[in-house]
Amino acid sequence: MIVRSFKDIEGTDRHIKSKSGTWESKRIVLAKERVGFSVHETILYAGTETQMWYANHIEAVVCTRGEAELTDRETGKTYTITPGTMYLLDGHERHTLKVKEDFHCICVFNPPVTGREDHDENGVYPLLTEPEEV
Ligand SMILES: CC(=O)NCC[C@H](N)C(=O)O
Repeated sequence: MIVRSFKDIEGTDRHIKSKSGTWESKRIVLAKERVGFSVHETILYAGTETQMWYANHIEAVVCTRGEAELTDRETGKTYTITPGTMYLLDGHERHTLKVKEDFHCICVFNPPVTGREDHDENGVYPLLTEPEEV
């Protein structure tokens, strides 16, 4: 069993700030835990816009605080995401988050991220894995 708090991982290599400067994320469960998913607490900053495309991952995002406008760039549909609302990228949709108020969310990725990914110019994370233990 693993017990850990988001407070414990602040400032460690589980806590990353994006190159884009639009978000930060604390990864409380990562690929190295070898459970098939990762769990993150992410904050996207008010006034920013982030384009993403998880071509290699499925992501569920549960908003816990703040507000953002989510655009599904496959359909052009927009959604207002506020606390208690979840979006699930079950079709690897290209999407954009335009943040009205600092947007706090819990994200689950399958396959899990290793912690070494950052979005490329298309908003994609590469598919990285942890080396097999010997
Ligand atoms: C909502 C979202 O996908 N934000 C980007 C960061 C991601 N949650 C991560 O922690 O890598």
